[in-house]
Amino acid sequence: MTADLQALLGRYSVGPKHLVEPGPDDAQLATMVQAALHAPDHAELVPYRFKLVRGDARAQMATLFADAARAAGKGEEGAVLDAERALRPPVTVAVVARIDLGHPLVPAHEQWAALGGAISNFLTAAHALGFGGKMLSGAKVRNAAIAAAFCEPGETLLGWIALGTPSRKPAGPSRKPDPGQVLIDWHLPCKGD
Ligand SMILES: Cc1cc2nc3c(=O)[nH]c(=O)nc-3n(C[C@H](O)[C@H](O)[C@H](O)COP(=O)(O)O)c2cc1C
Repeated sequence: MTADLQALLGRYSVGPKHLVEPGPDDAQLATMVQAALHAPDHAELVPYRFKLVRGDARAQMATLFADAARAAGKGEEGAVLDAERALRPPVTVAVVARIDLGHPLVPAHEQWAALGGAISNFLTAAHALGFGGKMLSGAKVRNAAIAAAFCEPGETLLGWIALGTPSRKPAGPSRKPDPGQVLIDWHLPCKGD
C-alpha cells in the first residue's frame, strides 16, 4: 500500500481528552489548509473559513463555552467541563460555512459537500503529519454569543476541529462498514418492479 493510502485508510479521530502538546505550527497548519483547498469544490467558491484558536484565545473561547453551558442549564459542573473542551486541545480550528444560497450555478447542498470534503482533507493531512484531530460541534454552535463571536452575518458556525499530538492509539478496530455495503452495481430499474 502506498504511504498516501496508508494515511487515508489509517486516519481516525482523536478527541480533545487525548490531545497533548505540541500542536501543529504555522507551516503545518498551512499544509492542512492546502489539503482542504484541494477537495472538490464546484465553481471554486471556497464556501468556508477556518479560524485558528490558540494561545490566549483558548481562554476567551473557554469563557464563551462556559457561559453557553450555564445558559443551557448545565450548571457549574457543566460549565467547567465545556471550558475544559476549549482549553485542552493545543490548537482548535473553528469551521465557518459561507453558503451562498442564491448562487446561480451551485446549490447549497453542493457547497456543503465541498465543505465536508475540505474538513476530511484537513483531518487526513493532520494525521499524515503525525497529529490527531476530531471534528466536533454540539448545541453550542447554535448559541447566539458563540456564533456571533466566530461568524460574520450570513455565515454558519459548523463546529471546531480539535488538534494536537495524540496521546494514544485508537481504542479498538475500525467500526467502518464493509465497502460492499456502500458500493452497489447500478442498473436501470425494470418497468413493473
Ligand atoms: C460536522 C461534524 C460534526 C461532528 N460533531 C461531533 C460532535 O459534536 N461530537 C462527536 O463525538 N463527534 C462529532 N462528529 C463525528 C466525529 O468527528 C468523528 O467523525 C466520529 O467520531 C467518527 O470517528 P472517525 O473519524 O475516527 O471515524 C462530527 C462530525 C462532523 C463531520
